[in-house]
Amino acid sequence: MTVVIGLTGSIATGKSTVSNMIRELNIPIVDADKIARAVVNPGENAYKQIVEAFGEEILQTDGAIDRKKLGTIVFSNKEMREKLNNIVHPEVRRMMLQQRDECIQNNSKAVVLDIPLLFESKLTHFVEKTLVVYVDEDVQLKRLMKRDRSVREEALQRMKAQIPVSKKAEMADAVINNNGTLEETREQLHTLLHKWDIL
Ligand SMILES: CC(C)(COP(=O)(O)OP(=O)(O)OC[C@H]1O[C@@H](n2cnc3c(N)ncnc32)[C@H](O)[C@@H]1O)[C@@H](O)C(=O)NCCC(=O)NCCS
Ligand SMILES: Nc1ncnc2c1ncn2[C@@H]1O[C@H](COP(=O)(O)OP(=O)(O)OP(=O)(O)O)[C@@H](O)[C@H]1O
Repeated sequence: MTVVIGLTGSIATGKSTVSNMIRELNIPIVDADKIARAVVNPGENAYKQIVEAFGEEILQTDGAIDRKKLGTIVFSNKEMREKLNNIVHPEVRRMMLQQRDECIQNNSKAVVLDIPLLFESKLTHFVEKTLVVYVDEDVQLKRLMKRDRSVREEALQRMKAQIPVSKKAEMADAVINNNGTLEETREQLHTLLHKWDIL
């Protein structure tokens, strides 16, 4: 039996950091952000719909979607964000389920679905256990601004597009506190995977 785990958090709390640690343990990962990038490549169905909905202004000179430009539009406007979500999410969900089921058919001990919007999009029925990567909000803001080289206002706007990570931690089956060092985070992860009988 494959244990299906939903890994989430909020922007810049450390999901990718933890999912890389999980990958190092040879546990397969289904990465929603990666799928969301692939389905908007030029020529794909979602690409065409995005150009129709947002105009050619959001394209780079090479024809690919200018993610920075599109991000600025959708993170400052809820309606625009919903419009983009409605185009991209159905295909992302379909591909995630397909990849999850392949892992189940291959009798993997576990599979981890890394889904930033697991709670916002009400996808918890895709998984058996939920794991939230938590940091305090001031740490989240600092790491987000540093990683994206963004200003405070822009970073706060992105954080507000999601349920606060403290609320997600309350809803989760397990929480990893990522305020500390990477080693401390890795230790918590290993302890949890042992407890869940995956390691
Ligand atoms: C708006 C876009 C173009 C910005 O691209 P960019 O390369 O700057 O960011 P990236 O895709 O790496 O996302 C970074 C983080 O932003 C957050 N985020 C992304 N999209 C959303 C959204 N629609 N609502 C809330 N948060 C979001 C997530 O925490 C994600 O991990 C892109 O995020 C996008 O296409 N979003 C819609 C699809 C989506 O919901 N993806 C996230 C989960 S599948
Ligand atoms: N324990 C830690 N100590 C210091 N820096 C960290 C730690 N964990 C993560 N970071 C840094 O914080 C930033 C955010 O982490 P990461 O990219 O893993 O978050 P994320 O939740 O995947 O973000 P997103 O929602 O945008 O995909 C990165 O620059 C990462 O290197």
